[in-house]
Amino acid sequence: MEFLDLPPMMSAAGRVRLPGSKSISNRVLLLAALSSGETEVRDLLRSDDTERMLEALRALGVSWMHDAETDVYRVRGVAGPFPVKQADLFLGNAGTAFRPLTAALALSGGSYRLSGVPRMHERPIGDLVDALRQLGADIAYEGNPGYPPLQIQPAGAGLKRQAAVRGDVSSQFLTALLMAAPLAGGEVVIDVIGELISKPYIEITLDLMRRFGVEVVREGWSRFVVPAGAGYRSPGVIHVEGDASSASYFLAAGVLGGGPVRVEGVGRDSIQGDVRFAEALEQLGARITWGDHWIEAAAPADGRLKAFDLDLNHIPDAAMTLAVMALFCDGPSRLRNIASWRVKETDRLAAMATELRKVGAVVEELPDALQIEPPATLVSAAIDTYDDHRMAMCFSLATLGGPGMRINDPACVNKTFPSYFDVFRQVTQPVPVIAIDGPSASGKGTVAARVAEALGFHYLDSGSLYRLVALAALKAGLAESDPRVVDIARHLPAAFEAGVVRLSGEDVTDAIRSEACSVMASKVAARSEVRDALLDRQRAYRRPPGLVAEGRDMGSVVFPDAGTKVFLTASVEARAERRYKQLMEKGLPANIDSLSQDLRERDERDASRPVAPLKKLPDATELETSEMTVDQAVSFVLDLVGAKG
Ligand SMILES: Nc1ncnc2c1ncn2[C@@H]1O[C@H](COP(=O)(O)OP(=O)(O)OP(=O)(O)O)[C@@H](O)[C@H]1O
Ligand SMILES: Nc1ccn([C@H]2C[C@H](O)[C@@H](COP(=O)(O)O)O2)c(=O)n1
Repeated sequence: MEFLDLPPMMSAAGRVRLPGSKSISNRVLLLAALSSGETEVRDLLRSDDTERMLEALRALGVSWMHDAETDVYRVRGVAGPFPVKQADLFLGNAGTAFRPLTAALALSGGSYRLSGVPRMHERPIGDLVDALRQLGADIAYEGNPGYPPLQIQPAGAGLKRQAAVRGDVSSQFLTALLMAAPLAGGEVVIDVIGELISKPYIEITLDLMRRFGVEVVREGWSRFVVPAGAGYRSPGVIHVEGDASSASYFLAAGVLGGGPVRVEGVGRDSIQGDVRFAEALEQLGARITWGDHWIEAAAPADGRLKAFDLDLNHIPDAAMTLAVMALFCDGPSRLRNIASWRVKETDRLAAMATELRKVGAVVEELPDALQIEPPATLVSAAIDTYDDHRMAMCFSLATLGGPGMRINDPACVNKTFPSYFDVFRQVTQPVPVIAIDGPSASGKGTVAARVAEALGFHYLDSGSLYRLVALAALKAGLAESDPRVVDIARHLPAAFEAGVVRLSGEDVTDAIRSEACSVMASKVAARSEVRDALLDRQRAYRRPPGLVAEGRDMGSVVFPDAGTKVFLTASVEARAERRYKQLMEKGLPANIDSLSQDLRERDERDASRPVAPLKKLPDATELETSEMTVDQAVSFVLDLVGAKG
């Protein structure tokens, strides 16, 4: 499976130009297709969901063209039902294409088949089909009753004028009926059974229908009347607003990462309900500023994010972002009235609960709510995304002030925001890493520790981890190739406290420096399974305010995104001399010739092994220290860090 490793993030600030709203894009495309006249659509979202809609419209006889230079779409409307009367449409997992097209095709007098990916065939559509049948539509289920795929045939004699639809499962059913209603050729009355959920999405539908010339008469939220003679007319040019649900990730990043982060494309004047996510953020203590077409978010003034208990029925998509923000709140939070999550791209209530638990939260999953207790410290995890773009985008936020996260199947963001992770990287600043690699006894440990002290950063001596594995293996009488060495690496009972290294509580600071241990360390380090077993442990050292890490593969494998990479080296003679002095100072016996010989052999082993060999990387700065003092080497690295800003 493909995955993306996101490093821990220090902060977030900047501006984001949002992609077009998915909800508005697919509604506008359908309305433009059913209109008389040509519509110029600006800022349309380009994503899997809109691709499915565009493909379907073309198959149904609607001509449209895209001007790559201006990124403008021109849709030539068919002024009524679709002209193509027979089609087999594959709509992927695009609910915003599937539901409205079902309704429009049911009233178009043709024979159509609509199908999607397996998950789409698990998403209920029975309430919409029931309502369309009341209008006289002929729709059959190809598989399980109540679920796609669907077979549509021309309606029998005369369409009826009244239908009732459930409003408490998905507001998309009502949206689909409303948008298709003008095709019925007379007044259509739609009654809503039960409490209508996600009302802001219906407001978007009514607003857009109005712009295309159809005024729906609304009686509260329970009856909608589409008048006789209603027909769509192109407004000429229409701009798609930025996606307010996508805005939620960046506003949250501004709050969690200090901010300010400004999103451009939605603001005070937005027709999308999800802009009210910013109001929810205010209740958590965030600082929010509104413009007509932008919103800006920053961390609470006192740095404390308040726990919350909110009814989020009106912002079901953006509410997922709040679920991840609950990890950073000052107590348990509750997200209520979100049962609709169960019938989205995945069962989002179950998926969210499972993944939040992976990062350490205590989560209670209720039929229509989540109770989330944040952990004292977030745990790094591999997040499964369930082919759900929002799962992937939400969990990127867990890296802000937390550890790094692995996002499995990151391409699922293509559904609505193909460039999401690039944009996320542009507004976030990772915890800085200074990677110092080099051969044995070159002085990298001494220099790295001094640089870390000067900057107030954490320090990782990765070699000591391999040395500890080696010592544990030697104590257990294992050969370097023994499979149990990998288990030792996985569960290494090591601790580092104030210059003392412990293995299962025993002080082994000097023992891991013995020649026997050094030789064994270089042998176990050549095994890829041992290296894999130690990888996460090394990455966990990356915590604010920063890390200086030294070893052989800090810049190449463990922290390839390190902002500063140094290849610290010295001649074999200089290194043998340094090691000789070190041993003498400790009162240990040493012979300069055998030290030189040993260093040459280890250099050869470390540099020639197939996995993570020691080498100077093209993006590393070489520091030749044979003729340098420690102070000079430390100053060089500090200057380099300073120069990189
Ligand atoms: N210019 C220099 N830069 C760094 N260390 C130096 C320098 N000159 C002398 N030394 C000394 O070299 C000795 C070896 O350094 P150190 O143990 O830090 O090396 P190392 O590369 O981390 O070794 P190993 O890979 O075995 O852990 C130390 O006693 C250090 O003080
Ligand atoms: N990132 C690392 C660090 C160390 N090793 C190997 C190389 C050495 O033979 C051994 C001990 O390291 P030292 O304490 O001398 O830095 O561990 C490695 O392969 N990768």
